[in-house]
Amino acid sequence: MSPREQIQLWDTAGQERFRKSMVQHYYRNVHAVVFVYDMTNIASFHSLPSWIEECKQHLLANDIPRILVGNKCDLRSAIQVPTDLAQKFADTHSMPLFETSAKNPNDNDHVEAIFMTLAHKLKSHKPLMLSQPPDRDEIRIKPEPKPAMTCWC
Ligand SMILES: Nc1nc2c(ncn2[C@@H]2O[C@H](COP(=O)(O)OP(=O)(O)OP(=O)(O)O)[C@@H](O)[C@H]2O)c(=O)[nH]1
Repeated sequence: MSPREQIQLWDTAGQERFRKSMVQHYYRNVHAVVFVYDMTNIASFHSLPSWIEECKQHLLANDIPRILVGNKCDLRSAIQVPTDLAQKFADTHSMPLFETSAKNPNDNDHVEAIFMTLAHKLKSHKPLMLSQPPDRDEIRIKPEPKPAMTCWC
């Protein structure tokens, strides 16, 4: 039986006053990124390139799993970001696109399914451990004396 996997999620604050103090913490040892835009707010879609750029600036590897999520698809009459536009953007940046509603679980892709996809991507992804120097107070775990197989996921 495969061991349980644990995913830790960091929701980056949209507000600048929080971002200034928090931003360094967000990018430490990141193994995957979920870019979320508001389907009813074209400005949130247009800000995606700057988020992608920010990830680059913080030296996140280009090949770590990244997915694009359009939220609030339940607000059909207020949609400003058409699916084909978002899909083109996702294709350009080699990301899968999901459209969902955090509010209405019956709408489109379920949030759980999105994170399951991400978990599968992470499992099949090559190791990214120690992309940054370890913290001084980090606990080091001694390896098993005779490992049968190394698993990084
Ligand atoms: N209709 C609808 N409303 C949503 C959905 N997701 C979030 N909301 C609403 O949108 C508002 C903002 O939600 P937040 O979760 O605070 O958004 P946020 O992006 O985390 O905001 P920041 O704190 O600025 O990062 C709230 O009133 C939510 O109830 C959705 O899928 N559908």
